[in-house]
Formats: sequence, C-alpha cells, structure tokens
Amino acid sequence: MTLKIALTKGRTEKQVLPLLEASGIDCSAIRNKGRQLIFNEDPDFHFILAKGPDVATYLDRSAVDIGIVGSDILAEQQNTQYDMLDLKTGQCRFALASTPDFNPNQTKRKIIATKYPNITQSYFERIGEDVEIIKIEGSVELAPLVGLADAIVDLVETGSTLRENNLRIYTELQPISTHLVVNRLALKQKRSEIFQLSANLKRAQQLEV
Ligand SMILES: Nc1ncnc2c1ncn2[C@@H]1O[C@H](COP(=O)(O)OP(=O)(O)OP(=O)(O)O)[C@@H](O)[C@H]1O
Ligand SMILES: O=P(O)(O)OC[C@H]1O[C@H](OP(=O)(O)OP(=O)(O)O)[C@H](O)[C@@H]1O
Repeated sequence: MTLKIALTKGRTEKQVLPLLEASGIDCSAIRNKGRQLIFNEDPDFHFILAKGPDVATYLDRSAVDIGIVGSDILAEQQNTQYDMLDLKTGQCRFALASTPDFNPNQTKRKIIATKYPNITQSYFERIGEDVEIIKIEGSVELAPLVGLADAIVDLVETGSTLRENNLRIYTELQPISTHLVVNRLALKQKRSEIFQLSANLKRAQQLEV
C-alpha cells in the first residue's frame, strides 16, 4: 500500500532529504521541484510539502499517514498521534534569551515574546512563575531589543542570531529535532509498510554516523 507522507517544507525538508535518500527513497523529484507541492510518481511513497504547523493538521485529519515535522511544532500543538522515530535531523533547542542587562530574578511580572506560546506557558508554569506572553510570528529577537518584551523563548541552533543581536541565553529548555509521526489509524491499516520505513530510516541513521 502507498504511504502518504507530509514533509515540512523549507529547513526541515532540506535537512531530512539526505536521510530519506539514504533509506532508499528516490527524492530527486522533490530536489528538482519548482513550486510543485505533490509528488506521486513513486508507487510506494506519495509526498506533500506543507508548512510545519499544517503537517500535524493533515495528519490529524487522516489526509496523510505520516508527518515529518519538528518536535517544537508537535509540542506546541500538543499533538497526540504516534511519535514513532526521532530522525535526529534539524537539531536545535529552546532557550530563554535576552539582553545582557536582563535580570531573571526581576520582581516585576515578566513579558515574554515567542512564536511558541504553549511551550512558553508550560515552562513558566513548571517553574511556578506567572508571566505575560506575547505571540510573535518571526524575528523574535527584536522584541527585547526594542522594549516589547523582557525576554524571548525561541529556537537556537548555532547561536549566531542571538550573538549578532547582542542577546544571551539565560536558560536552555528542551532539545528539538525532526520526528516521524504516524496517524494512529494508518498504523493499524499500513502496519508493515510503516514499520519497514521506520526500520530503513533507522538503518540509514546508523550509516550516517
Ligand atoms: N535554527 C533553527 N531555527 C528554526 N527552526 C529550526 C532550526 N533548526 C532546525 N529547525 C527546525 O526547522 C523548523 C522550521 O523550519 P521551517 O523551514 O518550516 O520554518 P522557518 O525556517 O521558520 O520558515 P518560515 O520563516 O517560513 O516559518 C522548526 O520547526 C524546527 O523543528
Ligand atoms: O541559532 P541560529 O543558528 O542563529 O538559529 C536560530 C534562529 O533561526 C530561527 O529563525 P528563522 O531563520 O526560522 O527566522 P524567523 O525568525 O523569521 O522565524 C530561529 O527563530 C532563530 O531566530
């Protein structure tokens, strides 16, 4: 049976394609794509390219069997589908960051800017602190620099964005990577194909290290 896979386009796609190829999937059509979003040439694997937060929606609505998506997005959306495999690509981490003069022990209620309000809320609840969260869509690093927020919770990979904007990390939160997530109904209906794909990906991971 054909496996329908939603792949997060952009950064996640670029980082995961070598692993998909090493597992034996021909990704040349995806590599050479222009604006094409659906790839149905391979009878075993059909791919769609979607934005990360939408990958979970396609998965939850059974429009696809499998999603390839960052664990940041899965955590933010509190996704309940089966998280089958950590692909270990797209590795980065969440951090609380701000300007050098930020005082993490300030008595005034903190304002935190982030693209990830749920993750931020859970983190501050866990440490027992009540904060105000402002949702930002991107370039989150601007917020403490222009006085919109006291600090940010954002993804950090190389640290260049923080460094180049004179920001520093105060606390590291959870590590993030790209995951293979499976629709629970598909796991029953296409069990052998899905387990075969997962085994091939695991083998490819071992070849790559
Ligand atoms: N340095 C990084 N910054 C952000 N996301 C990263 C980084 N490294 C890996 N990732 C992963 O890549 C995903 C973001 O990739 P994607 O291309 O969808 O978003 P984007 O680069 O922010 O694009 P857009 O600006 O269109 O939202 C994240 O969900 C995360 O899992
Ligand atoms: O530690 P680094 O290697 O510098 O990577 C981290 C940066 O990359 C991401 O931004 P992205 O490029 O996705 O742009 P955005 O701010 O518009 O989301 C993330 O939000 C950080 O800003």
